[in-house]
Order: sequence, then structure tokens, then C-alpha cells
Amino acid sequence: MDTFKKLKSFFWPYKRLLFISLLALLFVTGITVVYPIVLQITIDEVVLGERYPLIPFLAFGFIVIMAVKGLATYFHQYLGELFGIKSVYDLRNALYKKLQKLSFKYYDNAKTGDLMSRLTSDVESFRAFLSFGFSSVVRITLIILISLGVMFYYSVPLALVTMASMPFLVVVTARFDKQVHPAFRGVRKSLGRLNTRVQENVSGIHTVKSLSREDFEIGRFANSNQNYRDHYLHTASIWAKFFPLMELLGNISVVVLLGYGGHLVIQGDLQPGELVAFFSLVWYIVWPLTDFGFVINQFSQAKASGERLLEILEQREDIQEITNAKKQTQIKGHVTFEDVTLTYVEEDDAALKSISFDAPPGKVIGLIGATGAGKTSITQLITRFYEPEQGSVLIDGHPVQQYGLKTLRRNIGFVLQEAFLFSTTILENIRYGNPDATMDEVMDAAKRAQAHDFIIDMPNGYETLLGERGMGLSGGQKQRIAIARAILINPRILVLDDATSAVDMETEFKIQKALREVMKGRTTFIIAHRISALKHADEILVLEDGKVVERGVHENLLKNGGTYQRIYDIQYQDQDTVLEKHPG
Ligand SMILES: Nc1ncnc2c1ncn2[C@@H]1O[C@H](COP(=O)(O)OP(=O)(O)OP(=O)(O)O)[C@@H](O)[C@H]1O
Repeated sequence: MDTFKKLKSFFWPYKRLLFISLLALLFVTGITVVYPIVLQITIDEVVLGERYPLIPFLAFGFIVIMAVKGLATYFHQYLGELFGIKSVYDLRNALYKKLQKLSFKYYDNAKTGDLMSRLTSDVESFRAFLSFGFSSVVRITLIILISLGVMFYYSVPLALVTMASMPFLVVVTARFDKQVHPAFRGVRKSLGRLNTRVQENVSGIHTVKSLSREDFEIGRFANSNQNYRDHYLHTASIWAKFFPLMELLGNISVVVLLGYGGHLVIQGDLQPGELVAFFSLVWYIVWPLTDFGFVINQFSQAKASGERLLEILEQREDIQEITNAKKQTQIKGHVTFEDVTLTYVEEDDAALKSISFDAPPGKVIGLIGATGAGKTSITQLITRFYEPEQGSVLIDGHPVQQYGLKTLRRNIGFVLQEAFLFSTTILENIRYGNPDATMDEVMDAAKRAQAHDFIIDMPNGYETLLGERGMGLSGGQKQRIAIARAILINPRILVLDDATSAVDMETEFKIQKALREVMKGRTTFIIAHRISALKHADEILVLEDGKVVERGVHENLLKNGGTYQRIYDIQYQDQDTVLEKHPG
């Protein structure tokens, strides 16, 4: 119940819809029970009492009642759905909003498939309970109570005899629920695995094909598929046994009812019409009881789903804006690190250890070092993607925490090794960080990024639709679109993270040209494995195991006899050997 209480703010505003739907339900249930009563009156008063002229009135009355029932059913059904769908509309939006706010730290441990299933099937199961589950509880309780009431009104002994089979029905339903609940959970888990298989396969289709693992993947999918089929069949067999069993128990009640009821009629203690009414009323108790297990199941699923949704909604946002954050400031791009230490995971070794440097506006800082040395981590602190454990990261002399997150991030442009493009037009992709940019501005950015020529060569130019993650473009083309995107936001600080490592020499030349254009007048951080990419930097920081082990300009570092010189020797040795062998 706690789960529902915590999620109350999403469904309670629509309580009016629920109440009207329940009121309509009251009518529907009431009228359902009126049906056997009308039958009883027809038999006992009209047929046996030979008052045939009443038949047209009864028939007309019956039609009116059924019309009212139809109308009430419409309101109950529609408003119930409306209640559920409006509530989860808000809930889904709130979840998505929260996901946009959660920091990288959260996403480091989150699984895409799991998040997807929370936002779709968990929300759906919650909606199903709001729309139908809750009113089912009310409907079942009402119909059983009213039917029992009518039965006891007609004949107490016959009602008691008919009720004798109820405990068996309850036991069967409870046992069924115990079996079917885990079976259902199995089906859902298995379906989740099946989805993950497909999702991973589609995302990794390049790897699968290039390593010729199609047959292996087909086999793996077949296994997951078989697992899903087995779970489903197991559940189906439980269901299949349950219904005939309930029907059998119901029919035993009917036999007892006919035997004892017939005896009462012969004795003159019960009217024939009342016996016929009993016959209908018995099923009004048996079938709702059957549903009861299903509703309990729906309730426990909704509760479990609600808990999974709350886990997202209540997740702590570890990167937050302070109340008086600077939002209108013009950032110049002076980046300073003072004794910064960063630890990602508590038990792990620090990823950055006492890093200090100063990057005045417009200067170029090169970051080099083995993989895992901490180069990317430095840039992620400037944008406040993570928070340092110790020390300060300053922009224009103020700690980054003092800036509004949007202001801060709008002023920092990233060009990453793997450019992420959305499955929309090239135009939308370039404009992503600055949706208000005019077409002229977009084209200008694309020209400066050396992307304009290949874009206009495409069938639909800037309106060309890209596949998922930019499928259909080469690595170098994607990279240049990403550069155009960075130019368009006109950032004061630019981060080029291994931006040219994934392309051939000719494309690298084009990209370097584009990058030189975009770097003009901006503080730039170049992360590179190749010395050629950063040797012109104003300061180069050589990182090793989270520490700065050397710093300076290219020419000085070459004479240091340290790590930088070693990297240089490795990268240029072959070239020199070649030059020695083939001078000129
Ligand atoms: N999100 C994270 N969670 C936990 N540990 C991380 C995370 N990101 C990086 N690390 C760890 O921090 C260290 C520094 O990583 P970082 O990505 O900054 O290195 P890098 O020098 O940029 O490496 P590369 O050249 O391979 O990109 C590594 O040991 C890495 O395993």
C-alpha cells in the first residue's frame, strides 16, 4: 500500500473519474442482479399466476433496464480507462523527466533493457491495475455480496447449501494463484531476456557479421525463444486446468442446488421462479471468485511495478544546481583545476589524483597518456558530469558548481571519437544543440566543418534521413557532422576527445582542417593518443595512472627523457627509420 501512497500524486488528481466510473459500476452490478429477479417475477407472478397481459410491460421494463445497463457500462469502462491512462501519462512524463536529470553516475550502472522495460511494461502493468484492477475488486465484492443477499432473501436454507461449495472454490483459486503468479513472473522475465537478445543483436550487428557469428546468434536466440515458449506453455497449462475445475465445482453447486431446491419447490417452501433465479445467482458468485485470483495477481504485479518505478523517481540527483546559480553570465573560457581528485567507485583507486593546471581563454591544452590514465575524466569534470572528491574546478575563477548546468554545458562543446547521431535528418542533427539556428548558420557551420560538400551530394541534402546512430554515413562524415554541431553552439570551451583516431589519413586531414577552424578563439582540450594531433598545444599534460607526470610544450617535453619522449620515439621511430633508409 505504501507504493500506491507514494505514487498517489499521479492518480489522485483524477479521482473524480474513478468515482464516477465506480458509481456507474454500482448500476451495472445492481442491474446484473436484477436480471434473475425479473426472471423470477416472470415465472412466479406472470406465468404461474396466469397474468399474461403483464408480459408486454415486463418486456418493455426489461429493455429499459438493459439500456440503462448499457449506458452505465459505457461510462464505467470509458472513465475507468481514462482514469488509468491520464494517470500514467503524467507518470511516464515524470519518469522521462527524471531520467534526463539523473547524472552519469546513475547511467554507469543502469541497463538500457531494464530501463526500457520499466518505462513500458511496468508503467503498463500499473495502468492496467488503475484502469481495471481496482474496479474489479469493487465489482467482485459487490456482485458476490448482492447475489448472496438476494439468495438469502429467497431462501436461507438453500442459500446455505449452495454456499457449501464456496470454501472449495476459494481454496482452488488460492492454490491456482500460488502457481500462476511465479509462472507469470517467469514469462515476463523470459520475455525480457528475449527482448534484450534482439536489442543487443541489432545494436551489435556489425560485430556479429564481421566475426561471422550469425549461426551462434541464431542458436542463442532459439534458446531464449524456446525458454519463452516453455514458460508460456507451462502457464497456459495451469490456466487450462483451472477453468474446467472451477466449472466443475460450480456445476456441483448447481446439482446440489437443483436437488435440494427441487425438493423445496415440491414441498411448497420455494417458488419455481426463485429456483431459476438461484440458478443464475450461483454463477454470479462462481465466476467473480475465479476472477479474484486474477485481480490479486494484477495487484501484486502493479505493486511490484510501482516499486520499480519509484526506484527511478526517488533516485537521488547527485548533480544539482545551487539556488542562486549563475545563468546569464558570459563565460570567457578560463579553466583552472586546483588539486583535483576524482574517485568513481568508492572502493576503487582514484581516477584522478591531485590534478592542477591553468588554461587561460583561447589556449590549447593537450592531454596524452595510456588508456585509462584519466584524460576523459578531466574533461568530464569541466562539464560537471561528475563531481570531484577533492579540490576545485574553476571557470573564469568561479567553481563550476556556481553556474547553472545549462549555462555551463552550453558553453562547452564536445567532439568525441564516436559521434552520436540521432535517427532524424542531417539538418536536425546539426541543429541539435541550437534548435533556433537559421539555415544559413547551419550551412556556414557545415562548410567550416568540411561537411557541406558531401551533404549536398546526398539525395535529399540537409533533409536526408539518417538511420539509427547515423547509419548510412562513414565514420569521417559522422565526425564532421558532429563538428558542425559543435560549431553551431559556439562554445567557449571545446573538448576534442580522440576526435581523429577512427579515420583514415585523408579524412583526418580534412577533420584537422575543420577542427582548426572550430578551435579559433576557444579554450580547447585535445585528448589524443597520437602526438601529431596535439604537438602544437600551448601546454601538454602527460598523464599516468591519474597523475600528471610531465607538462610543458612539445619541444621541451621532447628533451625531458620521460614518458612523452618515449611515446614520441615509438610513434616516430618507424618514420625516421624509413626516412633514414630513403632520404629525400
Ligand atoms: N564511469 C566510470 N565509472 C567507473 N570508473 C571509471 C568511469 N569512467 C572511467 N573510469 C575509470 O577511470 C580511469 C580513467 O578513465 P578515463 O576514461 O578518464 O581514461 P582515459 O585516459 O580517457 O582513457 P582512454 O584513452 O582509454 O579513453 C580508468 O581506470 C577507468 O576505468
